[in-house]
Amino acid sequence: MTTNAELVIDVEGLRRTYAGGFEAVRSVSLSVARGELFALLGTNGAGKTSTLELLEGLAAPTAGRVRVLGHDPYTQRSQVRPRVGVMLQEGGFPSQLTVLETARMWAGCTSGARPVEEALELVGLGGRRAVRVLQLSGGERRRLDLAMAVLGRPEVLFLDEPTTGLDAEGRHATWELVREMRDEGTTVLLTTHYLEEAEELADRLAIMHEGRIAAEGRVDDVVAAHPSQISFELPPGYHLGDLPPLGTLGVTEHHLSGRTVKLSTQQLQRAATGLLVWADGAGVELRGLDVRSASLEEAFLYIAREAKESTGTTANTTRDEVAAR
Ligand SMILES: Nc1ncnc2c1ncn2[C@@H]1O[C@H](COP(=O)(O)OP(=O)(O)OP(=O)(O)O)[C@@H](O)[C@H]1O
Repeated sequence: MTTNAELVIDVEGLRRTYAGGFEAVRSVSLSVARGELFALLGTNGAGKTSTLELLEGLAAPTAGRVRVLGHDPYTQRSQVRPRVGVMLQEGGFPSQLTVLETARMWAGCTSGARPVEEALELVGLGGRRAVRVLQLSGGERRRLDLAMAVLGRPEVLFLDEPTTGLDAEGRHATWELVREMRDEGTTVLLTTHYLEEAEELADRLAIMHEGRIAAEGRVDDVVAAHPSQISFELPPGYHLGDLPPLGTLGVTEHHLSGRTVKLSTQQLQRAATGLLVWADGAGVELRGLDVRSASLEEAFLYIAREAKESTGTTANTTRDEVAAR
């Protein structure tokens, strides 16, 4: 990591309790260095937007400390806001204005704004200048939101689900723009449900669950910390106990759902080889065999399931107790 002097976003022990007592953010700490792109992932309702709004200075935290560019974004808003670009989950532009009128209005409130035509071109809306916001598609509105967020050439960019509703081309174009901004030195914090987006863009990421950060680090490190998966159908007439001892194959967890066996392991080659050698020797076919090395998606699902289990909610998978060895 970097020295404290380079931290553009610095958050410690952040809590947010809504009126009514629900605690949506439960002691979140994170930091983002200048020029870094940080992705905040999480299950629905994990607290990503609630956290982001505190960093954007839209609300005061119940407890904890937020610094953006060295200032408190809520109490020192006037010092932070002009240097920050924000794309909310839902933009709220007047529906009767055209795209160009909206951009001009926004430019009027933005210090150091780039030419509005340039901002519209950046997001592929150059040809839609004269169209009313009302008549834009959902994806085009998302692009307009992004154009307004980058209008002031911000030092810090907060993007809340920037590509939701975009087609594949729009998503790739957005990634390109975000990458360019990062390469020019902009610090970016984005939330997303698209794991591919985080893998493509993020220098580091955090996965939130129920208000807390359940995992954090570089993409490769988060993935490497989680097991690979093997699944297959138990051959007819065979039971879990007929397989080689799972512990000796390096299997750390196993589930049986109907006849489908799912194994987790940090030693994929050893486990897969052991199973195949056994199947060959027994003269059986492992139908539906699927061998999957760890991926961000697997890591995400694993973390969500672990976190659910640790908070006492039921896991989706049926745990098989038969072959615990
Ligand atoms: N104004 C509010 N009052 C009470 N509870 C709220 C309020 N806003 C959000 N919440 C609750 O806080 C929790 C976190 O919501 P938040 O929108 O931050 O999650 P999220 O991770 O962004 O979710 P999603 O991925 O679904 O957008 C949810 O349980 C939500 O219902």
